[in-house]
Amino acid sequence: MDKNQATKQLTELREKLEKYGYHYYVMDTPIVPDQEYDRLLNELLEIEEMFPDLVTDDSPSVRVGGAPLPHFKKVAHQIPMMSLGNAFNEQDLRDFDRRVRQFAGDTPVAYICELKIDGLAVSLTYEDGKLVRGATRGDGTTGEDITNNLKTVSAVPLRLKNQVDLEVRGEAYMPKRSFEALNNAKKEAGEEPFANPRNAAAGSLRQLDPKIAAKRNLSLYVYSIGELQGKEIDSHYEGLSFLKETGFKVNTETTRCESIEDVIAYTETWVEKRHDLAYEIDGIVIKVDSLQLQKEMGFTAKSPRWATAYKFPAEEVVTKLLDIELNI
Ligand SMILES: CC(C)(CNC(=O)c1ccc(Oc2ccccc2)cc1)c1ccc2c(N)nc(N)nc2n1
Repeated sequence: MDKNQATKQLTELREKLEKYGYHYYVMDTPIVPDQEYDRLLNELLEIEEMFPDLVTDDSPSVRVGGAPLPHFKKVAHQIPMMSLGNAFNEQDLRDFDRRVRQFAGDTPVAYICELKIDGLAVSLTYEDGKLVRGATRGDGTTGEDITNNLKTVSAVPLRLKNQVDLEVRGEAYMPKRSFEALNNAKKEAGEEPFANPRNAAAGSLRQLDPKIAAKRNLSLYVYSIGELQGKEIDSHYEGLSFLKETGFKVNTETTRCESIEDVIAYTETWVEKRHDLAYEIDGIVIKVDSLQLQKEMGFTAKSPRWATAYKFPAEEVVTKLLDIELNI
């Protein structure tokens, strides 16, 4: 194979792998068997090995991870990654609703309810639709550059469908199945297992060697636009729809609620239903949908006044002990 044939073959392989990867990892609906994806990826890796100067930094081959870093660079978030105030019961939710309506006056109020994924908050920056930086939240103002690790997360698009400049926030997480498999492997190897999927995801993304993150089967849901050039968005829900159209994984359980009654009903549904999910959640995030009202409500020192996190009550310790003793 000469260089021209290699270039042509690589372009074809990249397009196929990007399309198959999107359906498998972002839409959770594979359109080819895993073996076919792996065969194409191996073909791409072989050609890139023969023609190293044809490798691009948005090639699917970055999914397997490159060389380890000596350390992580610190990065400043242009827009701070804020934290959320908490609500622990129905009364807290009603108090939140009352505060929102005091600000809203006659403006109708709608909320967006989102599952609060128990993972690691990250920021992704795209220039001209290409992923240029991935970072941890850190203290909200300064995080760590983990771009190479996040590029191994298959739900993270390396190139967007449209050439926008965009910074987006989301939660990187480890699915429950992957967590169990990883901990079994760790126990087999006599290593300390992770306490929970959140620690496993954080531990994986803070490895200097991206080949480790690449093996951890991490995923990611986006939940907020930080910076967006060249598009007007009026509501949070519209922002999430835009992110979905642009190629990001947006949680399908996200729901618009017209009243706090509906929000309370949604939280009650998920107290139990969360055990059926493929990933862990530690609550429900409730946000005012109107960006105008968000702007009017503004922020406290570290959290928006227009959002809150309803935290699930701690699970019965008895159940936990039974699990351990009877190894249910
Ligand atoms: C709401 C927000 C706090 C994100 N929003 C921001 O971080 C944010 C930051 C600056 C903003 O505006 C500013 C711009 C410039 C200066 C100061 C503020 C607006 C939103 C948040 C935090 C954690 C979340 C989580 N774990 N799960 C889900 N599902 N949603 C979440 N949403």
